[in-house]
Amino acid sequence: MATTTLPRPSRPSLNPPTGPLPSLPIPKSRKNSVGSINESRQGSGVSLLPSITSGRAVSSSALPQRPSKSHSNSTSSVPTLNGSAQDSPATLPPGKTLRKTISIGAFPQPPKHVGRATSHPPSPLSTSSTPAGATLDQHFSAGSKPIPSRDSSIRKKSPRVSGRGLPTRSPLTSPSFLGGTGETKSVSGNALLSLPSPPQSRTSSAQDSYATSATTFDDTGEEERRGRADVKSGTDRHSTHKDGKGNVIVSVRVRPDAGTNDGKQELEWEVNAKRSLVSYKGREGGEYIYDNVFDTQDNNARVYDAAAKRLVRRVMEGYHGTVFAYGMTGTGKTFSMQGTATSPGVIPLAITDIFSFIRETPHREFLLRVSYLEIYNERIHDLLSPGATATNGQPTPQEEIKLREDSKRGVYATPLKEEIVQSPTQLLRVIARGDNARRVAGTQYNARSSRSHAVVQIVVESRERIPGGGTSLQDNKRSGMAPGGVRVSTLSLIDLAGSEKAAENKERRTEGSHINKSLLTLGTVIARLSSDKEKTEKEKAGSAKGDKHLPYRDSKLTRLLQPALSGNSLVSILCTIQIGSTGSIAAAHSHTGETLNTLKFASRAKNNIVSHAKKADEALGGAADAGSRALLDRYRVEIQELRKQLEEQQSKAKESKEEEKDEEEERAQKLEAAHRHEEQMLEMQLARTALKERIEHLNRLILSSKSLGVNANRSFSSMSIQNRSSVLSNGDFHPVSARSSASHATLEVPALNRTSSGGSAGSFPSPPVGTNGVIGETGSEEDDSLGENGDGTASQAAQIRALQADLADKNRYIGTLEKRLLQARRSSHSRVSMSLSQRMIGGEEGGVDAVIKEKDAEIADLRARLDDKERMVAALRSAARKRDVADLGIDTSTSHDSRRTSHQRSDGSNASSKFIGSPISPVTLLSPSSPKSGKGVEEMTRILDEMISERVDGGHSGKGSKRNSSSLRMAS
Ligand SMILES: Nc1ncnc2c1ncn2[C@@H]1O[C@H](COP(=O)(O)OP(=O)(O)OP(=O)(O)O)[C@@H](O)[C@H]1O
Repeated sequence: MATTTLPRPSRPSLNPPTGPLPSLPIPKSRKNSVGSINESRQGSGVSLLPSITSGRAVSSSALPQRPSKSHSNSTSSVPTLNGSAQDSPATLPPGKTLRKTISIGAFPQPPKHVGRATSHPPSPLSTSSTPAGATLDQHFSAGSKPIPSRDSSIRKKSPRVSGRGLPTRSPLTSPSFLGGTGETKSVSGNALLSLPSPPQSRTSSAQDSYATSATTFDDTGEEERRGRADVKSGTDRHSTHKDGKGNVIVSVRVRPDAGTNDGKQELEWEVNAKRSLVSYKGREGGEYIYDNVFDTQDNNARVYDAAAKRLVRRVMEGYHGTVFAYGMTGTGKTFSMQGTATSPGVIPLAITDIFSFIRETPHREFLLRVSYLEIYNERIHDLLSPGATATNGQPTPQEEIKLREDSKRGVYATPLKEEIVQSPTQLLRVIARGDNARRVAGTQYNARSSRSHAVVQIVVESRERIPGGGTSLQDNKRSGMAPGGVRVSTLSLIDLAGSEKAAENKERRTEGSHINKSLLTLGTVIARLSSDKEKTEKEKAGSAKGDKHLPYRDSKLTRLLQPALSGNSLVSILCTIQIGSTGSIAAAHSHTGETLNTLKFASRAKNNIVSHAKKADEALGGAADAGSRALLDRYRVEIQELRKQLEEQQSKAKESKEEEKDEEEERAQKLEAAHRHEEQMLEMQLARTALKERIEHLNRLILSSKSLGVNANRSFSSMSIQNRSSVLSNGDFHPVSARSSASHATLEVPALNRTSSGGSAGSFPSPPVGTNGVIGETGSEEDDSLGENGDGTASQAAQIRALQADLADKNRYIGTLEKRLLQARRSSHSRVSMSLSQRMIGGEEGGVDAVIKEKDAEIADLRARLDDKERMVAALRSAARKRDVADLGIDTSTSHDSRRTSHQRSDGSNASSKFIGSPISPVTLLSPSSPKSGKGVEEMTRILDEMISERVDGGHSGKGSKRNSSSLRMAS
């Protein structure tokens, strides 16, 4: 039915192609799946040495290494990836192959035979091999618009004018790149972007990116640059541009041919790049007008600028975009997508523009992820995962990658490796790695034929940058701005495998079968899109799903392209053709048929694909969503969490440090307190000892003073006579100054004869003391002690001597005390200085003086006490003296009795021990004889006792002090 509307082919399309096959292009150096390209190379006689000056130099990485010479303004260097394969092919690692540079004019002639395998799936481009035996045109006829025949008026039949043939999208229904609204703005020329590309965007590229003026968007200078001023057909041209630069761009690129031998073929075709027109004058011919037509003179940069640049920039703004190259094998799809070192293709130029855009958009931040897959024999392979890299020419097995679909992501492959990239070089390297892993083989049409569909997918995440660069929640609060959501868009760059005739090689045949089948499905889907469109409109009322009949699932390729084809994406299709007829007429015929089919495919795509692509929403709160794909958001949340953790750790560390410091201080304080306590204890001990000694001494003094004088009965104290050796032959006793057996060993009792010997107090030798503590026998003392009276009664002179001796004794005792005090002070000083130095270290300045003063006060106090005692002793002494003077006329008989009593006592075996055990109270001894003088002594003794007890009770509460106190009381 609709076939009648189709342009009639010049020859029956059912006939197998008999003309020459397309010229065999130069061998590619990519990895061969099976078929060795060496044969092809040998056959083609291609030089292995690359030539920079001529047409093609595609390394295995297919990435440029130097600026294209064809770019008039190319200035910056092109990054070298994976080494300079061209410059040093000999240094290539084993297993790597090299894409050679060869003059296009030197392309080898294609083989004379054509495909013969009848079982081979039909080439979707072939008009003679549809599965049902019908032509593709017939197959598509139901849905496709008729392509105007050459005989009909193009202007009339062109869908742009008449709505049939090659229709142009209605400006009102087709969203455009302008704003994603579906409207094509009436902007003259090519200035269709509402957001114009910044001038020289390419030259401002980041380091290692391409910088070619050829890709710099310049709407006004476009025509001049091309040198093709559109004069006569300018209206058509402009109308084409206005209508064509929508969300779907279809371009046709004509590959230069090596030879133009067939004059007839040349005449049959007309390629008018200026008018974006391809015209075939033969049978089934017609004029085909597209958004862009690139002739053999146009280079890759020109192709990119016109066909992909706007789309790439729109992707950066938040739209999904898909660029794919479609065409017969060997017509230049890979050449257009990857390019060469001297002429980078769509992929490297897009990468350059992506990074230029990022740099030119400071108010947003971006994150880029890239994946690279191939569909080979209807299986998906990850070209970036390590397993994809062939080791011995064969790829290692991978986990099966499946296609899934969800409402947010659309159709996606999983598990698929995604790499985050930060620079153009990094991104180019990743893609070069994928290129190396892609399956390539030599065929009869292309020495390096891609045996798979390759899909590079670049996911662009972007988000409004927060002023001030802060990323924390606090920063956001401070700036008063909520952090923007993350926008995720995807750029898919697809190099399809070329449709081909059946090959002789079985493996090539299998590959070709899968390739053709998937391309056929693609053609079917696109052909049905128009009917779907109409149907959708019809079914709108019934809300039936319009696209359910579309066979997207018939191949992995269409399934993967589903979001783009169903309108969610901006689309740019680059169809490559070769119209030259190098070789036989059969080959030319074959070319023509394939070329016409490609042109028809392009027309249908242009006509049928409706894109209602919208800018992706900025997903807010995606970070909290576990399924969120926006890494940018996830990273932001992670950064916030890490910062929080860091802050917590820092504050914890600070707290523990402070605690440690506090503990240290506490420990130091405790230590100091312990030192102080110890010091105080020592001081108290010393003071106690001193007091104790003092008490003992005073006790002795008291006793001694009694012993020196006579008792109330004018008798000598038993103390004086305890030593039997001092008993005189006549039974009398010498008055002897003695001391208590309890007295301290350091207290020495001065000898009574010291005055006579003229020794000074303090330097007197100690009297001989027996082991029992009693005074030893001394002959001279005995003599002296007999006294002047010779009756055992002490004369006054003797008493004075005794008192003097006692005084000397006391002086010595004082000296001893002073020595002790000095020692105590020294040791105390050393402790104090230790404590002081610690305090000084501890920063307690000003404490030293206080401590010294304190200690001085203590010493002064002790001295004062000593003075008190001395005064008391002196008072006691004078009182004793007075008493003695008063007692001069005492009755001797009493003395005798008393003496006897004393004698009896001392004579007794226990006398001495009794005395020692219970000393006679001085009060008892003194009081009866002279009430007056006794009263004075008594008074003194009492005062003394009180003072001592006061000191003892007030100063000390220890056991020792109690003991001293009790002994004192006993003495009292
Ligand atoms: N525009 C062009 N200018 C110069 N050489 C070109 C051009 N287009 C293609 N070629 C050359 O033609 C040969 C085949 O090109 P290419 O490999 O890109 O074809 P293809 O369409 O990818 O083929 P296949 O589908 O088999 O992979 C290559 O040597 C390439 O250099």
